Amino acid sequence: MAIEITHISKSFKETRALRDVSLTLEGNHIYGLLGNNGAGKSTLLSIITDRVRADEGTVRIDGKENRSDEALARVFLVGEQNFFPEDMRVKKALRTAASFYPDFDIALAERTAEQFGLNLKQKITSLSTGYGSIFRIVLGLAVNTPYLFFDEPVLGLDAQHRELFYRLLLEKYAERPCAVVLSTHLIAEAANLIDYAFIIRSGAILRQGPTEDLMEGAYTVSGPAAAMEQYLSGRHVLSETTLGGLKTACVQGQPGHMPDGLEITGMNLQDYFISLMKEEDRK
Ligand SMILES: Nc1ncnc2c1ncn2[C@@H]1O[C@H](COP(=O)(O)OP(=O)(O)OP(=O)(O)O)[C@@H](O)[C@H]1O
Repeated sequence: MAIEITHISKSFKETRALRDVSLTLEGNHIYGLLGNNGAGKSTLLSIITDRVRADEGTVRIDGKENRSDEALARVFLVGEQNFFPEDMRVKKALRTAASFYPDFDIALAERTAEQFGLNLKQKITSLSTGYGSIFRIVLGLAVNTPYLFFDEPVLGLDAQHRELFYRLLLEKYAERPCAVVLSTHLIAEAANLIDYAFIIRSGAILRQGPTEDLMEGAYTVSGPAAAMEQYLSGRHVLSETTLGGLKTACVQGQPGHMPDGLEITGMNLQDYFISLMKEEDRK
């Protein structure tokens, strides 16, 4: 059971949004799809869920081409678009979704709506930007498809609602594990949830792997600038900053012998991502 994405390319006129992307989503993970603005995240998710057609390549969902109804019933994308008639009320929309997705949990959806303070009687058109996002999140958390995609789900949500979303997603995942793909800019916030990351840049997958493995090969080191210069010579430096006389660098590889006065600190997913992007910018 897997989604197999093979040699997907997509251009919009002159813009090459995706270049020969191949990847597999297999087993229950919370995947992170991480990339800067315009990297191709939304296009990739839209192609997987057949909202946008690729120029080249194939997507197979549990062995079936992603254009079949059977395959599409196994995926759900929480994106910016709303597919319900605009004058429909939230409660009716939840019931409509339940009629399309056999495992949709109406009771959970209503409970989640209440936790977010989403009024079930309100018309979808009259929801604020934030509550529009919350409405789509409520659908996503209750739909129970084997593959669940969130495209920048917390856009427009305040800090409290973002935290609630992350908690509810983890609870949902613990109760009914599935393959979740979380596309986000807010890497620091989502880092604790993500166990496998795809890093996408300019339409191509730059790195992928279990987040622990990605981070294992990199570390942050800081210390007096002169000692750092010496230590870093010949090492694979991803990024460095100097503040006053103190230099901090993200380094790929093994730390080796650490001279006196230099200190290793842990690498986190956001630092790793930013370092990689800086390294690519320099190329
Ligand atoms: N419908 C479209 N028409 C023209 N260009 C498009 C269209 N959709 C996407 N693009 C372009 O394709 C590239 C990839 O866009 P995409 O929205 O997939 O990136 P993204 O990683 O989701 O970005 P962001 O994080 O800013 O939402 C961008 O250069 C974008 O301008």
